[in-house]
Amino acid sequence: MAKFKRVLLKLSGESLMGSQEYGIDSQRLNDYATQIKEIVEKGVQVAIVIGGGNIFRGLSGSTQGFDRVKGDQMGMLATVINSLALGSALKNHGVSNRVLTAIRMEPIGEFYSKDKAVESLEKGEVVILSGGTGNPYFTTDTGSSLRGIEVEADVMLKGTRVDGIYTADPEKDPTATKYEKITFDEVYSQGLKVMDLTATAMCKENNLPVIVFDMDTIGNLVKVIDGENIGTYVYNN
Ligand SMILES: Nc1ncnc2c1ncn2[C@@H]1O[C@H](COP(=O)(O)OP(=O)(O)O)[C@@H](O)[C@H]1O
Ligand SMILES: O=c1ccn([C@@H]2O[C@H](COP(=O)(O)OP(=O)(O)O)[C@@H](O)[C@H]2O)c(=O)[nH]1
Repeated sequence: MAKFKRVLLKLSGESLMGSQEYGIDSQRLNDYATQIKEIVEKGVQVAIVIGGGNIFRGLSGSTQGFDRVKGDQMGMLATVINSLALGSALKNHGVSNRVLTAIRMEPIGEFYSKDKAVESLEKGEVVILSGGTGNPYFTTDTGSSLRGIEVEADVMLKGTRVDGIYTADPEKDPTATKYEKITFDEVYSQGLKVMDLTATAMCKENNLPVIVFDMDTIGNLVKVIDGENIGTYVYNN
């Protein structure tokens, strides 16, 4: 029995590279589609936001001489590319879905509105919300918190390549230990970097709990949906 009725699933663009240096790994894409199909079949309403770091990041673009705003716009377009790839993989797996864009670009996708997103969710369609927030200086984590709050998701599931929030970045500090749960205030006061501060503040202020979990291990998404404690639960105290 699914623990949640409606979820906002954030997928990392970087994870989509799989073992490649750049771009989209078709095996990883199919693994994502299979896992998403499994939770849709359990009756969960699924909204997805996917990052763009496998293709372009605005901030690193600015170190290569791009204007920050242009770089961020390139990053947002990268999230649209990933969204189209995921939508098409889901379709191949028989999962009906709709890609909405935060920036007008019909016919690539329809312009986002809460009403359109909720209408799709209520029909049992997966809705992929692309283009981040549509604004520079934001991230897809913030895009996910914003959309999660707007569509009134029960939880934001941050699927990433680490299996939760640690006392320090586990990719840099092997002695770091994992939290089973932690409050938004603790994430902030301890300066934990797993999600950016804007996204953390939005989730806290609007009471949207977050579960950070390892999405690259097949089977984890359904475990999270079934309420297994495999990641880190972030909540308001
Ligand atoms: N305290 C922490 N606990 C867990 N992960 C952390 C922490 N600090 C930094 N990280 C890093 O955060 C990253 C996860 O964020 P994610 O948003 O998936 O990456 P990106 O969006 O940049 O692709 C991991 O790669 C991990 O190394
Ligand atoms: O609302 C948004 C969301 C994303 N971006 C840009 O898109 C890039 C890719 O998104 P992100 O890095 O968040 O993706 P991820 O790290 O999850 O792969 C970011 O670096 C930003 O340049 C943006 O400008 N506004």
